[in-house]
Amino acid sequence: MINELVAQIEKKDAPIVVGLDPMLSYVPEYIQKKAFSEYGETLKGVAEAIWEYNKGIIDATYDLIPAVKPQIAMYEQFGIEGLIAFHKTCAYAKEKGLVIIGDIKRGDIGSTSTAYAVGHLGKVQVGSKEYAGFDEDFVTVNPYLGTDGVKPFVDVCKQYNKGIFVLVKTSNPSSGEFQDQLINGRPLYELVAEKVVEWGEACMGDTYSNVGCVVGATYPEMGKILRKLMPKTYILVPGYGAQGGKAEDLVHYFNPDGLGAIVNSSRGIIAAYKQDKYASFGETGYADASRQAVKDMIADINGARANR
Ligand SMILES: O=C(O)c1cc(=O)[nH]c(=O)n1[C@@H]1O[C@H](COP(=O)(O)O)[C@@H](O)[C@H]1O
Repeated sequence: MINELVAQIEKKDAPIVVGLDPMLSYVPEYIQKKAFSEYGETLKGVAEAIWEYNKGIIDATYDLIPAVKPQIAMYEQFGIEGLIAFHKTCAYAKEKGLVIIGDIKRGDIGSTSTAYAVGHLGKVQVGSKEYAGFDEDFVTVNPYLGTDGVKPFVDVCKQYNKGIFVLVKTSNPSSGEFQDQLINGRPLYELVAEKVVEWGEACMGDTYSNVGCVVGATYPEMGKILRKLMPKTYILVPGYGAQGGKAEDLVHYFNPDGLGAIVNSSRGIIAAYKQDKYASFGETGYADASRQAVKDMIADINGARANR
């Protein structure tokens, strides 16, 4: 699957991913009204509103971008109806040719990780038939439980040609509390990075591994070191935009081949129409505002990539 992601990034010349992290407060009034008039002010109504909103953003941006990253928590908060919207969003984006990075941040004891991996990346056997649950292309994985919590994901990736992004250094303010702890003089995130390389060797694509990692845009010095420690690992980079990460901070997340990193923006794209810069699009132009924000982000990131 990493080969497909790299091919899409190259074809569209866009090392970016749009995070589909819908909050009801981002959904324009007219979409909410329509959904509520049909389904009432219910969880089903919210899920319908979110789905319509996502569809508008996908329709307006799919030709420019290689991938989307729906964050499952934003859907789970609305219960089963939210999960249906998550599933519909993934299926629709896939129909539009996009790579789906399911941001699920899972990881557990081996048997439970297997169930997560099968449900999100693989297929379940029911009688003589096989069914895909959520059918994403990549998922994010939390490595806190160690190798036996990650290996089931790698096994399912090998079986179904899928991929994962393992958390190495996260973008949030408290990420150093555990991740920066020194063990025999080395920060924990470097030890995790070495494991990511080891797990990835079993699951290589042509140039990069199907086992990628996550390194936040908000820690550029660490990103520079981690890039060198994991030359064949694709880095998913959240934290650009709303969390303060800037394109110039990301220069060293790319390899000399201009590949190796894919930068996420969620709120900065999907709620672009709420920013002063894109306010002229108005509520009804929310999807066009997202399209313009995607174009601006691509130019910004490609500028940094050219400077590496
Ligand atoms: O795995 C992630 O995507 C992730 C890891 C991380 O370290 N930091 C981080 O922000 N994320 C996710 O990336 C997205 C960032 O959203 P924005 O800050 O709105 O662009 C959210 O879906 C987060 O859950």
